[in-house]
Amino acid sequence: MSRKVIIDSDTASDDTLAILLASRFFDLVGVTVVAGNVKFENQVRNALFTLEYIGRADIPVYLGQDRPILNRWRTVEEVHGINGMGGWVFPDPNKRPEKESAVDAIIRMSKEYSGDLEILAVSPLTNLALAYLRDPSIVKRIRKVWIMGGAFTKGNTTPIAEFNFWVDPEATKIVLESGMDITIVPWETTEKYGTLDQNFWETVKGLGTKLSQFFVNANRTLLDFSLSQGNSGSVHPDSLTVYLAYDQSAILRKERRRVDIELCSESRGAMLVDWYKSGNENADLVLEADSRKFRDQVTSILSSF
Ligand SMILES: O=c1[nH]cnc2c1ncn2[C@@H]1O[C@H](CO)[C@@H](O)[C@H]1O
Repeated sequence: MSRKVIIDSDTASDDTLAILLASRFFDLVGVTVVAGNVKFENQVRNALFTLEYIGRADIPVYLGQDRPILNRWRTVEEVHGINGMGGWVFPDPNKRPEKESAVDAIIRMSKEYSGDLEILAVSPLTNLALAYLRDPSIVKRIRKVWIMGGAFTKGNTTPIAEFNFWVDPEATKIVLESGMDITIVPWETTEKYGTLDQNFWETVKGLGTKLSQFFVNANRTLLDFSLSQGNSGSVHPDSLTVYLAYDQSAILRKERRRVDIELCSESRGAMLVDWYKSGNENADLVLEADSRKFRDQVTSILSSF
């Protein structure tokens, strides 16, 4: 039986590759959209279009929270392009979002697939935190939560904070303290092991498949942005997280630690890790991953049609 998974996504650029990967690796039972990367209505449009384009219009899209619980945040069109898809002008999707809200869908599916459902949270944690506040018993029904978020020291949004944790620090704290089984793939890990370099881009441009064209169009601004930040290619935190959830043999080093988040002033959104044994560890932190396996898997999927 294949694993039942919901991907919680602020759908822009790398999120679309993450959705494609999740649709291949798992029984993807829903995409829930949450405020983050770009304008909410663009994220919804991107998610609907992606599923249609990859031939999976059967996967439902649920509208989640269109703002963080408390925070005022900013979107990052400079990273993903004006529409979150590298400025790619694509036709309006025919697919429509579901009437049921993301929070309701998460709670309902945690019952339907009790003990099996996994959440791939590659976005701010607002939807998941609110689902938990509404029904704390989801903790015992959700098998596992994979979180892309947090920076050790190299914040990508403030000097110390990573984007997903920074957008909704209160939601992050609620989820970290919920008792869910959590694995975190932090920013630095994704930057080091989830960067797809110029050689990869050349290969993918030469594939000439529908999926390779999709990848190039949706991620071209991400590539430019990542290069401008000194990376050797485009950084794919969400896709790497989905890949590691699927192939855990590609997690080469992880540590179980107490993880918390700073809610105050300049350091708001900073991930706090107790590097010593605390006795109240709440998350596995992924520190090293197999970047070759990741790249090869992405190449193979982009070759498929
Ligand atoms: O500079 C960036 N590079 C890659 N992803 C980014 C960046 N800024 C925001 N995100 C978004 O936030 C998470 C990573 O921090 C990812 O989920 C991505 O969608």
